[in-house]
Amino acid sequence: MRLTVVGANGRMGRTLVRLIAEHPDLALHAALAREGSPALGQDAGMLAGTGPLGALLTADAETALAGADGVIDFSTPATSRRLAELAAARGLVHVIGTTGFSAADEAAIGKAAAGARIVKSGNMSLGVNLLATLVETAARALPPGAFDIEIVEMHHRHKVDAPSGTALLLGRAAAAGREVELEAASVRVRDGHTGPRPEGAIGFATLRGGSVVGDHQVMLAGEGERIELGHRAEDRSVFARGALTAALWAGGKAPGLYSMRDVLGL
Ligand SMILES: NC(=O)C1=CN([C@@H]2O[C@H](COP(=O)(O)OP(=O)(O)OC[C@H]3O[C@@H](n4cnc5c(N)ncnc54)[C@H](OP(=O)(O)O)[C@@H]3O)[C@@H](O)[C@H]2O)C=CC1
Ligand SMILES: O=C(O)C1=N[C@H](C(=O)O)C[C@H](O)C1
Repeated sequence: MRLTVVGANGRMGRTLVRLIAEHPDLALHAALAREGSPALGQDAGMLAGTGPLGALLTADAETALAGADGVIDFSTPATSRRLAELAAARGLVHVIGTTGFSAADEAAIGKAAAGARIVKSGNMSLGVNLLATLVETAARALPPGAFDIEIVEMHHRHKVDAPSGTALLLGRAAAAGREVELEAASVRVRDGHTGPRPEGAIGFATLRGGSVVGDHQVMLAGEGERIELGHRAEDRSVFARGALTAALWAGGKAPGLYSMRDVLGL
């Protein structure tokens, strides 16, 4: 399968280029970077530390997609939204790991899934997607009046969106377990005299600092006891491996919008 990597000079992009180069069933087709990026023209393999792979970073999306089977995209919301439209026009696989989408972006990507085979998830790791099923089960079993759900995440100092895509994915799993809409139940910020905690709220807290790859903890806090379910990513390759598994899986699917839980059968 020939894959174009979007944001090939980014933290995830470089990890993906390295893992594609090592994969027996995958080839790096092209490497896309931002217009004006100082990395344009450089070999993606050299940036990823594999040695030259013959894919020079380009900002020309049309050329980078021509002849590709799929696109692996950990970039920015605006970039992923545009790429989804281009992938739809070509019937490509589009694996979207980008986070921080607006409701309008989500709607545009949903529309693009009429033509593209899109796998989109705030977290591509096996561990987090299994955690989501555990959170859903726990939230279903524990009454909202007796157990409060709080989600805490910590990431590196460069992360630009909050709460993280994973925190929102876990919040959605908790909301599904309780059969409520996350948007109606979530408390994303607390500051000043907030008053007591609303019953049934799903709370979020965000920490940023240093080089933390991605820590998530879901607390179910009751009277006199607390259940804590969590995940720590120690290396970005857990996300990259999941994304490549998703690309291969989606190659055999009809156009549509799929999640990592679909890919993993969870
Ligand atoms: N779902 C998951 O499992 C995971 C999701 N993520 C998400 O992936 C995204 C990227 O994360 P990360 O790699 O750490 O971030 P980086 O900032 O390191 O990488 C993003 C890359 O995208 C590039 N880019 C920006 N605009 C364009 C464009 N128009 N065309 C092509 N490339 C572009 C950036 O270039 P430049 O630097 O020149 O601006 C940069 O190289 C984030 O949204 C993050 O939350 C991250 C890890 C796991
Ligand atoms: O920006 C990151 O680094 C990460 N982003 C994703 C998120 O927003 O949850 C996944 C992972 O935690 C790393």
